[in-house]
Amino acid sequence: MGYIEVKHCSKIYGSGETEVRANDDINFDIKQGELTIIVGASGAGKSTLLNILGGMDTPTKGEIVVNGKNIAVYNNRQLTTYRRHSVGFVFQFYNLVPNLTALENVELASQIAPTALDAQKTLQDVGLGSRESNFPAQLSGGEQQRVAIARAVAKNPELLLCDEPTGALDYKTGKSVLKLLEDFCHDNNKNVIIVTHNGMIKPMADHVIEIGDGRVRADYQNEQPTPVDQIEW
Ligand SMILES: Nc1ncnc2c1ncn2[C@@H]1O[C@H](COP(=O)(O)OP(=O)(O)OP(=O)(O)O)[C@@H](O)[C@H]1O
Repeated sequence: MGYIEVKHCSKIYGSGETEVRANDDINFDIKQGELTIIVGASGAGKSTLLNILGGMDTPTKGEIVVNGKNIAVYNNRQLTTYRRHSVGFVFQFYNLVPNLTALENVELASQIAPTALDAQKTLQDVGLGSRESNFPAQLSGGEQQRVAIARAVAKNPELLLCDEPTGALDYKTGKSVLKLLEDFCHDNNKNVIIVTHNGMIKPMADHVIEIGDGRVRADYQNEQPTPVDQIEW
């Protein structure tokens, strides 16, 4: 049994002539502890799928079984609890609270999760211990993304969902951010899902799911993933 089992997941927007099948009968399983990369072109349906996995949206049809529970039938209150306790999010544009310091941003997340890690220590682990009193505007893009990762990781979630986490970063900074995500996954046996249009990073994944036009086009394991610091693109 997978940690995540997506069964016949469809998300349909609109109806009749304006109908858009953002996800169209998607099926896959993800095992505990996998670093999964979901890759596809713009408009393929990646963000829709990630939002459904994170309990921020619900599918029109299908089952989303996470750790044995079908979150597709959850009501709003159950989805809120699921998001708070089980999921960490990392977005392309960091989404930090601008008038809170780096440490306060991390504490914000750790305060709502029952098994949270120490916020200060988590910030140190992403290399930003000395910047805890800085506000987001005083940090570079890469540093802000590190704070966002610390914020997500400090919740100690079972599932870390990352939507184009390096989309706004330069090559070198993006690579170091991917290294943090890789380490979080493999050092803690956690589930990390990275959504990206950058197919060049597929070798770092344990599991690759390629999406096109709302459907799964390929689904395979890398028997020997390449550490991201050894990949050039
Ligand atoms: N709220 C919505 N209403 C109508 N159509 C939507 C809505 N959200 C997404 N779509 C459509 O669903 C399809 C998939 O969108 P989605 O954002 O999931 O793709 P994506 O692969 O994440 O793309 P990108 O890489 O550009 O973010 C697109 O055609 C999009 O226009």
